[in-house]
Amino acid sequence: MEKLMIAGGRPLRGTVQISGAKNSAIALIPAAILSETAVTLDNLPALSDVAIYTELLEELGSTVEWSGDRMSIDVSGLRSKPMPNGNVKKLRASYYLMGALLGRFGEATIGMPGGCNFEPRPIDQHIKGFEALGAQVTNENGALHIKAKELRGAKIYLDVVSVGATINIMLAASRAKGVTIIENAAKEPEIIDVATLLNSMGARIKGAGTETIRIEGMDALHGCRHSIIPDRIQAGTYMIAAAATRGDVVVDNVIPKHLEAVTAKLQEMGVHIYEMDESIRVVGQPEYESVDVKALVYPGFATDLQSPMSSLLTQAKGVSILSDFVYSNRFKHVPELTRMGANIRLESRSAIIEGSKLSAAKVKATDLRAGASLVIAGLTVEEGVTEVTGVEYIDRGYDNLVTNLSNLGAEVWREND
Ligand SMILES: CC(=O)N[C@H]1[C@@H](OP(=O)(O)OP(=O)(O)OC[C@H]2O[C@@H](n3ccc(=O)[nH]c3=O)[C@H](O)[C@@H]2O)O[C@H](CO)[C@@H](O)[C@@H]1O
Ligand SMILES: C=C(OP(=O)(O)O)C(=O)O
Repeated sequence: MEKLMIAGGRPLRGTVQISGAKNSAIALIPAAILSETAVTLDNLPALSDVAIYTELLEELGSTVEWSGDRMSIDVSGLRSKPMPNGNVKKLRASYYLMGALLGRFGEATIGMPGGCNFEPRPIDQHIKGFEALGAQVTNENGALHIKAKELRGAKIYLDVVSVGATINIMLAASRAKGVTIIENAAKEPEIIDVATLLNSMGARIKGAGTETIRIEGMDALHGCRHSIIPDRIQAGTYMIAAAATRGDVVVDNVIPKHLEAVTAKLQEMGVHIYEMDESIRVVGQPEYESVDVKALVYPGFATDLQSPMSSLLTQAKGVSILSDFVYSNRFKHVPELTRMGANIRLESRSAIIEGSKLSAAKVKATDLRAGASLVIAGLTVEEGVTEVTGVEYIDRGYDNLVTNLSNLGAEVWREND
């Protein structure tokens, strides 16, 4: 196991290039299962989740070829094979194998997903969707067995707005007979990205990005080439890190519209932001105002940026209240930030953060964004070296983190723990 070492106190300066979005990539790769011919994906991020998904597709009999950040998936040898354990337990998005294999083969046996378990993350809405499409779902020793004689389109109202359930239902429904309508669908940009790929594969999906999605099922889908959207969560993390270190950073290769909630919140704190067509320049300031932040479903402030934002709010004057309305207990980073001198109290689904100077400490990342939050905190510390263990979580979502931060002038390196 490795740990990240951070000698902070240096303002980040320069340009950082943002890679493709993790949460798109790990839905688009399994979406290829629905195709009869090869699918090529461009702009893939070099993340451990992507590497694990590559292995999962190979275990199912596909051949994957890489060229730089391009992946070609030959699905001719693909079959539906039970996957109760192993790689499926290593990431959250293995649940997309359920919808994709169900759509293509009418059957899937997949172990319950892993990923960042900062609190219980049920998948009842995915199951409700599969059942509405005509599948029978049974739990076999911790793995879900999902089987349908024939998938039929249906009207599905999601009880909670769920990114995963929306995409999983879209995947299965794109090969069902007839029309499926998802109501109360999630609107995240990654959902539009998946619908765009599926439509390029010959599906007929309308309304992705709104709360009502209409999917006309097709007998067969075909291969295509698709470029993945930029990772708005990585981009937001670098924006927050630039502000926290009072730096001056151009975050390049982004879709500024996807970052409006974080841009607005940083501006409210007093950070100077300049938006260009495909980049955002963040200029930090000596002092920040405290603000209240509510993590919500898109287009609200992303829950995945809530923990990184906590670290920035320790740098503001006065008391900020940061509440998470998606995951009420996503605060595993807070005890670690407290170890670094942060003044944070937890109340219900909120962190009450009073501005304070942080100091170097040995801290532990227990999930991906908690890790990002600790890295940002470490970057603000003026003396000493902060040690962050649990780097394997950070590697799930940030490619080339050490190189990117070093290019921006940070003193960051990896060591064996
Ligand atoms: C691989 C991926 O894309 N991960 C993202 C995805 O996770 P994921 O898709 O798993 O998250 P969801 O959007 O499904 O979860 C949103 C809320 O709905 C609840 N819920 C969800 C499904 C369900 O069947 N029942 C249920 O109660 C969850 O507990 C949570 O409170 O969206 C989250 C919310 O933006 C992000 O934090 C994750 O980075
Ligand atoms: C929670 C996250 O990922 P996952 O859903 O893949 O665990 C995340 O990206 O912050």
